[in-house]
Amino acid sequence: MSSILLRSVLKRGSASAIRSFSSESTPARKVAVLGAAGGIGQPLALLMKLNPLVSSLSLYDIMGTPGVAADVSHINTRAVVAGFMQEEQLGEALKGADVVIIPAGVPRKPGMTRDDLFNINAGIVKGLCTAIAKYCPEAIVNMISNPVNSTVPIAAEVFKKAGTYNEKKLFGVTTLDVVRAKTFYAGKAKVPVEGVNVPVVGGHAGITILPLFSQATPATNALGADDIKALTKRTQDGGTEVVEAKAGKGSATLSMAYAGAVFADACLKGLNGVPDIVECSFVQSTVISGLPFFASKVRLGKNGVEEVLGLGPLSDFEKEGLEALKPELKSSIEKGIKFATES
Ligand SMILES: NC(=O)C1=CN([C@@H]2O[C@H](COP(=O)(O)OP(=O)(O)OC[C@H]3O[C@@H](n4cnc5c(N)ncnc54)[C@H](O)[C@@H]3O)[C@@H](O)[C@H]2O)C=CC1
Ligand SMILES: O=C([O-])CC(=O)C(=O)O
Repeated sequence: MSSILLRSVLKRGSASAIRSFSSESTPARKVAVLGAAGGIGQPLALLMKLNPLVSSLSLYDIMGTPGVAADVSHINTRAVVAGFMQEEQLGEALKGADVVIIPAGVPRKPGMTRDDLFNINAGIVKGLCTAIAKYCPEAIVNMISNPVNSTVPIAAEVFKKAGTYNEKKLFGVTTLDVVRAKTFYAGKAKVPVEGVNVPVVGGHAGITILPLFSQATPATNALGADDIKALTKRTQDGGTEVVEAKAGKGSATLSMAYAGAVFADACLKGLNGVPDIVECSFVQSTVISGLPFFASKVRLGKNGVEEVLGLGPLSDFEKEGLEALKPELKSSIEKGIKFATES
């Protein structure tokens, strides 16, 4: 609050003026995390508790949430924390949520693809989205559960069936791909990582992850075609790199919690009317014909998606990558839609 404004509020001496000012500057926002006791859920709960934009933090899981909620609730930050466990408490966990983050579901083990998680996670996501449609149909949904290329279309179909679908409010979280692309680019180009930006488009599995290093900033001419090829492959295989290093103990959790917190923060800022909030995300899209969902840069605002941005100029290598990803992404999207409409 500027000192002039503060003085004028105090001069009016009105408690309601002070209340209305503070509620305008940091509105009350409820964030719910579904799968909050898991490998991603726990550090994500911690990071959301540290976010001053959150006033109420609702932690839901089928098991283990009381302990996580009690633990996180002792941190002396704004958000009031509540833990919910088992399906009968899901409605209470969701009621009034502005943003729902979903990292519920099984992670990969070495040798598996994200699509191998479909059989278990599709049903989990369907159940949770059915509850979202019932208890907080207006909420922004951040889908982390894999395979994102299919779970986002599943969520869309569930919401359509319930009559609550708003394409501006459904996001597949692909921020970890951007986080990785930035880190790997900064390392190779030997530039400070804090200032690096790299858009990542397409989807969130293997070759459907398409980093656009030709648009990376700061630009560099230190990297040749082979470097770009290697950076692209490392970004596409980033998840597998972690799965293999964890050797059977799951997939990325800490970097994912960071990425999930970055994306949720962007959604909250958008809701609060902060201008020029742009992140890559897997959303309903018309950017590529034949692909009803696609990750690209998205401008976030008070209603969720304000604008899905185009791809910008691509290098020949990126154009090839874009052509190569289309069949896999199309079939993953269709698989999700088929599951949700037929089950
Ligand atoms: N979008 C992305 O970039 C990334 C996505 N993931 C995905 O996130 C998901 C979670 O991964 P982790 O946290 O490592 O797994 P985890 O197994 O450690 O945690 C999952 C949590 O979900 C809970 N859960 C299961 N069914 C549930 C239900 N019906 N309702 C509420 N909670 C339920 C479990 O009890 C568990 O606590 C996986 O599908 C993984 O593939 C992981 C990393 C990156
Ligand atoms: O690779 C996985 O299974 C988890 C994930 O989506 C990632 O780390 O990008």
